[in-house]
Amino acid sequence: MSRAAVIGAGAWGTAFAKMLAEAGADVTMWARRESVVASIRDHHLNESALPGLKLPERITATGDVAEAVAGAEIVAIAVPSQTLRGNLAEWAPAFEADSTIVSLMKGIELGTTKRMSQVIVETARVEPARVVVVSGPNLAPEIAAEQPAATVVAGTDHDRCRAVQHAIALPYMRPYTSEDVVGCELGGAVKNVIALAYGMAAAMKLGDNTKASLITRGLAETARLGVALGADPLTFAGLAGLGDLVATCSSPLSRNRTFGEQLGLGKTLEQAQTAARQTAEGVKSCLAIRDLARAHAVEVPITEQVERVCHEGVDPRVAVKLLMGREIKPE
Ligand SMILES: NC(=O)c1ccc[n+]([C@@H]2O[C@H](COP(=O)([O-])OP(=O)(O)OC[C@H]3O[C@@H](n4cnc5c(N)ncnc54)[C@H](O)[C@@H]3O)[C@@H](O)[C@H]2O)c1
Ligand SMILES: O=P(O)(O)OC[C@H](O)CO
Repeated sequence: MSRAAVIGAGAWGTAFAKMLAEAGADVTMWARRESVVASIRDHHLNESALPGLKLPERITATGDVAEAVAGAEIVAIAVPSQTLRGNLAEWAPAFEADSTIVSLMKGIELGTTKRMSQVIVETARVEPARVVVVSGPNLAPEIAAEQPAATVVAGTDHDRCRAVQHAIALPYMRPYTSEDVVGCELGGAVKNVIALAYGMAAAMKLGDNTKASLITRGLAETARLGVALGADPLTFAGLAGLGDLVATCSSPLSRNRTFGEQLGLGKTLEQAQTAARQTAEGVKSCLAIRDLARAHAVEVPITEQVERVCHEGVDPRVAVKLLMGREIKPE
């Protein structure tokens, strides 16, 4: 693979571009802000996303999507989940005919309850086989610092998965392939919601039993919903399930966990949003995941309570009481 494009120059887009470049590709990033374009192109820095990180010389940047994707065999997309549809309608016509489109996003679309790969297929009008999902315990600052990690490359076209796997295989990144697109996307989206709950619990000084119970029952509701949507239950025991859930809940680097902490400290949604400078996908996705679960008659009690805290102003302490007061039943 010689040319790749990364659309979105936030923390993950930038760390992913670095991986592609270090694995051998010439990478062009698309950034919204001209100052970010100039900084990446002229100084190989993206201070607003990953301060102090020197990017490889093989990465350049542009504010023109058509220029970014020209000749790119891989087009990786890392914009906020809720803006993807609007963005793609404008961008997709410029994509090379047989390019592989890599979704790096971990969210579910509000209103439609679609997964990101579904939004890509619909909006870019591409065959599902052209879309590959990368998801796993991948906190961008740690990947940028080259701390060893692993991830999952999921798609229905094995050759495309293998190509993406090779395009990011590095001494510090071990990518595994999977055919379970639904499971990987569900794992990535729901863990953000559970991390919000975990952050609230941490801020309320609840102990390790509480946190372990949240992770375990959070994984149970993720798997229940995933299986109802056709996912392989084993995916949730893997990197894109338990792996990402543990990383996101336990890391102070997680924007979702940090956002949850703000809510647990008694901040309102607006106050927490003002404090958060980057995308915390779970805040919006909790609404879509709740709706998706209701449509499939699947119980997602933690997600329901996170949605109430975020969007109905329920006190997190009341949410804990409601969760604990539910009817007792078999595990
Ligand atoms: N940060 C991580 O550690 C990480 C790791 C894995 C996956 N992800 C996922 O990757 C996706 C992107 O996350 P990120 O960390 O790069 O977020 P970020 O907030 O750091 O960056 C988002 C980027 O999208 C751009 N953007 C914002 N609004 C836009 C709009 N309306 N149109 C086009 N571009 C817009 C921003 O300018 C920014 O460059 C999310 O779905 C996230 O869950 C993040
Ligand atoms: O910072 P977060 O909460 O968006 O999580 C980042 C990654 O998804 C962790 O794998």
